[in-house]
Order: sequence, then structure tokens, then C-alpha cells
Amino acid sequence: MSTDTATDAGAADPGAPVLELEDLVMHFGPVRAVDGVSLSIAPGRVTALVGESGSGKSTVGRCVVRLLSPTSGTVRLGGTDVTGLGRRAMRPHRREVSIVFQDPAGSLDPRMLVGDVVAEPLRLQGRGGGRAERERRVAEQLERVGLDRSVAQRYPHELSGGQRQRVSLARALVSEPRLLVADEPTSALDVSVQASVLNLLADLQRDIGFACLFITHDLSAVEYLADDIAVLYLGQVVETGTREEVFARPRHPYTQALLAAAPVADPVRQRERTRVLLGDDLPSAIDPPSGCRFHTRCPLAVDRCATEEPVLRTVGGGGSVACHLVDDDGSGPDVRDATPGATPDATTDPDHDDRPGSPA
Ligand SMILES: Nc1ncnc2c1ncn2[C@@H]1O[C@H](COP(=O)(O)OP(=O)(O)OP(=O)(O)O)[C@@H](O)[C@H]1O
Repeated sequence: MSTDTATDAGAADPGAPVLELEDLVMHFGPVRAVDGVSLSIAPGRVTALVGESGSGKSTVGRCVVRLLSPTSGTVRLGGTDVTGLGRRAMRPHRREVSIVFQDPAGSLDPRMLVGDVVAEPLRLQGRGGGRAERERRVAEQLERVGLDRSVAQRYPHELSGGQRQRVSLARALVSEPRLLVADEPTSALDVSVQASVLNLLADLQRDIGFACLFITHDLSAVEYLADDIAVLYLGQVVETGTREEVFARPRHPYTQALLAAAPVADPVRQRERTRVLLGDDLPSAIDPPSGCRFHTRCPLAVDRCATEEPVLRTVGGGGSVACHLVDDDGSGPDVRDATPGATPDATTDPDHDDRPGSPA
């Protein structure tokens, strides 16, 4: 790891959280995609942002890297508020945070040689020295992500999906960011290569030590990679905690429902399982339900849930939860006990295993 990573990029305090979101709001016209998200990631930690499709995960990620300008709220990188910064003022902070997208085919410029794709962040940041130095760094990056350095002379379309995603990772990490936003980095890939790319991401994270906002709906990947978990429902965080806490003792009925589906690797079957517990699809983000946004699908909802919005509060045993049914000591009901047929039968389910999160 380079020693100059945090010092000359404008990061005020290396001990400060790498990322802090405070009451982040992102509305697209009437669509309330993100509606008051607060979370923080300490240096070197991996926080998984989980939730169904449409819950706002990608929108949060895009606000963090400033591809989107939030409607309101604050984005702080390394203690510095970057929310209102324009293009130029943002430049010194650019190298602190990178993003890898779901679809490497769409995110790599097809007209550029791979070597130029990987070197581009250095060039844009006015770094990387002369041509020879840049080429050296590119070769080093390519090898780091398990590619031959000769790949620098090829075009993205000449590579497989897995190789392209490795190139995306090389590009994202070439500027040695303190934070990587990984937005469903494996879900567009062939199932056969998903595990190897995920392993690579985990190895790089461990070796280099960057913090990561890991956006995913794949709970087995969360278990493998994440230190902490934030659960998003209709644009709001409903539960946070360490991976161990959340998998062993999910507090929010929505988290419990997600975890009931966890041992299933196939996302289609995972959705089916979730549906046993939750019924319909996510309600519209244009007109979210009153009170607790989850009450329309919650098997445990009581009258109060329809009228009074629960606040996200710290509960006993660590973590935080936004649910009226959870006591301050963290105890509360579990939808998995209340809904017969919600959990898979270990004897008939070939995907069943004994990982934490599997409702054995
Ligand atoms: N540019 C946009 N214009 C209008 N609505 C948008 C835009 N981007 C996202 N949305 C809406 O915002 C909500 C959140 O979308 P987002 O993509 O952030 O969710 P997600 O949890 O990442 O889902 P997925 O896993 O499907 O990407 C959705 O209702 C989506 O339709």
C-alpha cells in the first residue's frame, strides 16, 4: 500500500470514518429513491448494503462517488464534507473513492486499450509520472488482479466478462482509494466466474486494506466479505450491525425475511422464498406507505406500525434497528417463527447448508 494515500488528498483526519452519510436524500422527481440514509464506514471495514431490487442501494453508491448530486443531506469522505463540491473542487477527493459497477461491458470504454483504461484515473488526476512509469503501474495492477500484463494491449471486447471485471477492479484501485464502492460487482457475470471475482475482491481488500461499500442482494457474498451490514428498505436504513450480529440475531422483520431466503444461491429462487414471507413486491417509492414503510408487508405489523414512523435506534447487544416491535434490549418477535413454510426444509433442499444465516 502506498504511504501517500491519505495524506495529500485533502483527507483531514486519517482516523476519521472513510465515509459518513448523514440524512442522505435523493429524489428523482416524485421518486423517493433514497430518503434519509445515515451510515458510516471506518477505515478498512467492509459494509454491505443489502435490500431488494429498487430499495435504493445503487442510488446511495452513486451519491457517494458523486455521480449523483444528492437532493439533501451530507456526504463526508475522510471527514471532509464533499456534498456541495463542484467538479474542480472535488478533484483532490476523487482518488479517495472509486466505484466498480455491475456490468463491466457497459462501464469500460470499448475504444480504449485496456492499458489506457487502467491508467486513465492516474492521467485524470495528473499523477502516475511519465509514460514508462504509468505502464509499469498498469502492468503491476493487471498482475495484481490476476491478468497477464499483455492484456494492456487488448480491447475490452476481446476479454471475457470475468476478465473485464478484473480490469474494472484494476482501474478502480490504481489510484489507491481509501474507499471502494462495489455495486453488485459479480451479479452480471457468468455464475461459474462469480466466485473467483468475489475471491479476488476479498483478497485485494485484505491485502490493500481499503474500506468498501459493498452493494449486493447476495447474502452468501455478504457473509463472505462484509464486516458490517446495513439493510435498506424503500430508501431507508432499517437495521445495522456487525455481520455476526445480524446473521445470528436479525432484529428487523424485513432482515429476518431476507435471511430466511439466504441459503439459496439462485436469485430467482431466493426471491420466491422471500415472497413466502413478504408477499408482494416492494411498494412504489413514489408513494411509500405511512408509518413504518414495511408495515404493508410485515407479517407482524400492529396498528401503530401504520401510523407512527419508527426511528433507527441503537439497541442492546449492538447494532441499530427501526421497528416498534423490538425492545430497547434488542429482543422482539421473529417472522420466521410466525410464518409456516417460510424457511427451507433441510432434508429436501439441495442448497441447504450450515452457514450462519441458514435457518437451521
Ligand atoms: N435516474 C433515475 N430516475 C428515476 N428513478 C430512478 C433513477 N434511478 C433510480 N431510480 C428509482 O429509484 C429507486 C431505487 O433504485 P436503485 O437502482 O437505487 O435501487 P437498487 O436497490 O440499487 O436496485 P437494483 O438492485 O435493481 O439496482 C427505484 O424505484 C428506481 O426505479
